[in-house]
Amino acid sequence: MAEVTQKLKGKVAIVTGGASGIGEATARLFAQHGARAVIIADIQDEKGRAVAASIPSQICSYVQCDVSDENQVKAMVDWTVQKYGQLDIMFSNAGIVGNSGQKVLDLDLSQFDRVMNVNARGMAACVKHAGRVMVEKRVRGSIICTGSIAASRGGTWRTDYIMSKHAVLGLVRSACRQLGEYGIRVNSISPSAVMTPLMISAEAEVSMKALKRYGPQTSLKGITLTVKHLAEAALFLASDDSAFVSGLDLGVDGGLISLPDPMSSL
Ligand SMILES: NC(=O)c1ccc[n+]([C@@H]2O[C@H](COP(=O)([O-])OP(=O)(O)OC[C@H]3O[C@@H](n4cnc5c(N)ncnc54)[C@H](O)[C@@H]3O)[C@@H](O)[C@H]2O)c1
Repeated sequence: MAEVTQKLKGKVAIVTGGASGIGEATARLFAQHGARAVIIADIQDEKGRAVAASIPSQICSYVQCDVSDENQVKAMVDWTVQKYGQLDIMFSNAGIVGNSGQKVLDLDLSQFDRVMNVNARGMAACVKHAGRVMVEKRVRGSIICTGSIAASRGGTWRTDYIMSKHAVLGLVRSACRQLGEYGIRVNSISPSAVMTPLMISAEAEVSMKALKRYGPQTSLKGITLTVKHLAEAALFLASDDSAFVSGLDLGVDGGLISLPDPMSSL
């Protein structure tokens, strides 16, 4: 087996939403790249524990944490710092997609609150508490949030999800300016559609339609987006390979964002 370059040697990383999909792939890649500790923070206890157990146990732990509850986020970050002395990387990735309906004229505001609580409020809590301990411990850390191509364009559906992902970009751009003076970098990755439980779950039919529609519409042919591509983008932003990169929304979408909106007729 070819030797893997250890891009995160000695680093301590939190991955929210690490029990599944993009977060799981990223937690595994961070561990392969020499992270001293990877903390999977999620609400799916069984899956989270299983993923942590499948990565060498001295490296990976599972912590139950609902990111929409600020106290739980603070407790999870504090636990990490108590156990490992510092936090170098926060991959704030946990998210939900909500109902596909959610058009402006029929917006169900309790569904709206549910999506915003996880995707926008939860993201803000993770950036806040990661930023605070990095500042306190004088760590020139890296904070990465998961956005979406939905962060950069309007849509004919999922208004709340689209709004929540626009909020992620606002958070990243503001945090980048405010935390830069401490040497902390803040960036996001924005995937197009990738096959994960989030995409397959709630409304499978609509999600499959989106996946089929996105694929051929990318500029880049002969390749399909996988969670590995996203983990590699997160690794780039977490490591010193991106030492002078901050405030970037790194699209991992095969050039889709520069094309006409493929979702407009769904
Ligand atoms: N899959 C896609 O096509 C796609 C496209 C663009 C953006 N994204 C974004 O990628 C991120 C990861 O999604 P995924 O596709 O890997 O889906 P996924 O469902 O496989 O993973 C999401 C994880 O987040 C966890 N989670 C949900 N609510 C939580 C909460 N309140 N607190 C803590 N953890 C919580 C889930 O338990 C799950 O393990 C999300 O932010 C999503 O919006 C996904």
